[in-house]
Amino acid sequence: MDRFPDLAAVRTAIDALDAELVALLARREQLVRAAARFKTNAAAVRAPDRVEQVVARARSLAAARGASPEVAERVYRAMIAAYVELELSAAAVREDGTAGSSSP
Ligand SMILES: C=C(O[C@@H]1C=C(C(=O)O)C=C[C@H]1O)C(=O)O
Repeated sequence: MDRFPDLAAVRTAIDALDAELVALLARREQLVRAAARFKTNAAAVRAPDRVEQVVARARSLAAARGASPEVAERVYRAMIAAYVELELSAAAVREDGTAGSSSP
């Protein structure tokens, strides 16, 4: 990382990378919304076994890239928690397990 002459240059690179990252988040959100359409209750939305599988994979992929598995895990857990909230509000799913309209 000696290619950066100063902090401003590093931040310019971070901003460029964030644009890519948010584009990927937009694609991931579409997939999460697609998954939500197959779910009829809150337990299926939360899918704790799947969460552990996704987190374990993220840790492993991070390690393979020389990145911190701990950071990857924390980012993934925060991201998935946000997507679960999105699914619960977007899907016709209520916390009590009953199906319902997404409008109040
Ligand atoms: C997208 C799903 O639903 C939720 C969101 C997940 C995710 O963002 O990866 C994983 C499991 C669920 O908590 C799914 O079940 O695959």
